[in-house]
Amino acid sequence: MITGAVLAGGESSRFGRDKALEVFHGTRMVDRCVQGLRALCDPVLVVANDLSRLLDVDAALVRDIIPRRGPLGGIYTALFFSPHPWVLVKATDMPYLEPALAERLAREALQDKADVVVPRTGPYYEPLLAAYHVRCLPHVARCIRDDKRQIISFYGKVRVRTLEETQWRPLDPRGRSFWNVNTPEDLQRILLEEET
Ligand SMILES: Nc1nc2c(ncn2[C@@H]2O[C@H](COP(=O)(O)OP(=O)(O)OP(=O)(O)O)[C@@H](O)[C@H]2O)c(=O)[nH]1
Repeated sequence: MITGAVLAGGESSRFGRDKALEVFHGTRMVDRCVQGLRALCDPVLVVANDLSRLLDVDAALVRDIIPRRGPLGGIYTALFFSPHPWVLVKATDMPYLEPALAERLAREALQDKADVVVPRTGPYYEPLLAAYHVRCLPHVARCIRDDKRQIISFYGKVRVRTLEETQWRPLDPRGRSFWNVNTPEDLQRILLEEET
């Protein structure tokens, strides 16, 4: 059993309007994420500060314990409220989730040989689609207290298992699960990429 958590509490300042509510291929980004995680996770939490705009989302809505601390604050809240030790985290601004990749992350996590299971693209971690164990909670809390914003700030303190590119590419050849939307142009680019 693994909890799913959609991080949807960002400011969307570069996008100009709430990314979570942006409709992509007929479905709001937040709903796409919930649907993707639901296949594997129960419960699915949607974590944000202002929940009033998300009332009709078909998931458990959870308010940031410490607001406006970026995605790390959302991960903290998800771990805090998760009924299971492992949480599969996904940012709401990532419109795709390849089921085989999500399954692999969950399977590796439930082997419980690490505290974080995170894909890596070349040298870069993909911390916004990764599994976190509740053991990470005190380390995440310390980063928040020290005003460290980068999710990977606490990775040095816990056991991190990486899913290297050679391992995830066969499951998601184009790496679509990691495409993310920061600006309206990103969304246009993704739509164009889909056609190629
Ligand atoms: N729960 C929660 N999620 C957050 C928070 N800040 C960012 N996120 C989510 O984390 C993911 C990555 O966010 P960013 O793109 O870095 O930031 P953003 O605030 O959404 O966008 P910008 O304002 O343009 O930087 C998105 O899915 C956000 O919704 C927060 O304070 N709480």
